[in-house]
Amino acid sequence: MITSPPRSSTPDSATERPGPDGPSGRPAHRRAPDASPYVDLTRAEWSALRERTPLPLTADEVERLRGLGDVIDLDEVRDVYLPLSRLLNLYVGATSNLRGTLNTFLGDAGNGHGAQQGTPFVIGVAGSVAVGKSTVARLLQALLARWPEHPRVELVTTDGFLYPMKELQRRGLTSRKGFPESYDRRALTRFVADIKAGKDEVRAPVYSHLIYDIVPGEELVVRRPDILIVEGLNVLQPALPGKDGRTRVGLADYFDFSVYVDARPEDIERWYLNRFRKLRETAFQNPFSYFRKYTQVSEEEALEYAQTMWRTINKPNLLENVAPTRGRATLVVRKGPDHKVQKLSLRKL
Ligand SMILES: Nc1ncnc2c1ncn2[C@@H]1O[C@H](COP(=O)(O)OP(=O)(O)O)[C@@H](O)[C@H]1O
Ligand SMILES: CC(C)(COP(=O)(O)O)[C@@H](O)C(=O)NCCC(=O)O
Repeated sequence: MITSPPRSSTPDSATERPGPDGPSGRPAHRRAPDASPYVDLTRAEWSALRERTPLPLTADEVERLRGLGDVIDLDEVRDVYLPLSRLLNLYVGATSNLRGTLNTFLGDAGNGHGAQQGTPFVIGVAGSVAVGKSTVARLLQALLARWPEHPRVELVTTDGFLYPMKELQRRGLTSRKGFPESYDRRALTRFVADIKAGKDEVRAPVYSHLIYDIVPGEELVVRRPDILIVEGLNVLQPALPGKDGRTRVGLADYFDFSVYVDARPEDIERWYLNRFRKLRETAFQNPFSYFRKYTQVSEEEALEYAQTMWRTINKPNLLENVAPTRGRATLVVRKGPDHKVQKLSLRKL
């Protein structure tokens, strides 16, 4: 049960560059509740919205989907991700009905002009490095696939569209990995456009955290999913203007729904450093790991390096590029210092 009416957030906090407190984080005297495109819900209010949606995952399954350092248990899935799975199921149905209406309107004019049945529903998942986007995306994939209306859910991470290391070197972008310009944005947008257009088979390059580069010759093949989840730092970035100054179609224009995973930069930094410490004891031990050198030095030295990576690459990217896109998301999921979701802002207009 919702115990108090959900609050609206200020309109400008959602459309301007958002401050560190999220869409509702403006001083009270500037609030204009009714005009806001967002409704703010506490975790308890949101959790009540799952209604009778059954919990289809076991604790073991959740454990397997959980990223290193992330804290997600069955309570978190029940309270936060089941209501989201229910909302998305409603969105998929409503979007499909709307497309049917549009096809009827277009009639013959739509034939051969893109009006079609079975267009996949596309969800974007955005947020900082180390905020836990991949766990959110994997959980959504597992939960959404349990609905009989849309069992085929594919997940794609945008790292496959990073330029290979050689190309980053050529462009002078090795210290800008994860910044918008380090991706082949045109290829990424084309990839999602092709899936949305209903192509039978669409291929993407594959990135490996182990070698810190694109894997030569490896490909991800996506075949007509019911739902496509696109997860990555920059998925909500607006399109670059064309050379003629005209607006182009960008990746986010293909999204039917988007989630921004939000947290305080200080918390994310701590999660990033803790994860680096854990990776040093696990994945970095692999002889092929690009980061193996950090297993050969003291933990203090390794963490100094991680701190530099955070301060010079990931934090500036978060502040300059990623966080400003938060106000474009359909849903902002705000995590507290312990990774647990504390509040949610859902776009209502
Ligand atoms: N250097 C690395 N070696 C191995 N795995 C990594 C490395 N860096 C990140 N990962 C893993 O890659 C995934 C994506 O990480 P990241 O892009 O930071 O997004 P997020 O933490 O928001 O999911 C996570 O599961 C993380 O544990
Ligand atoms: C691969 C990434 C650029 C993010 O990928 P994406 O969100 O596009 O899937 C990022 O996780 C990363 O490795 N950044 C480089 C700096 C660092 O290792 O912290």
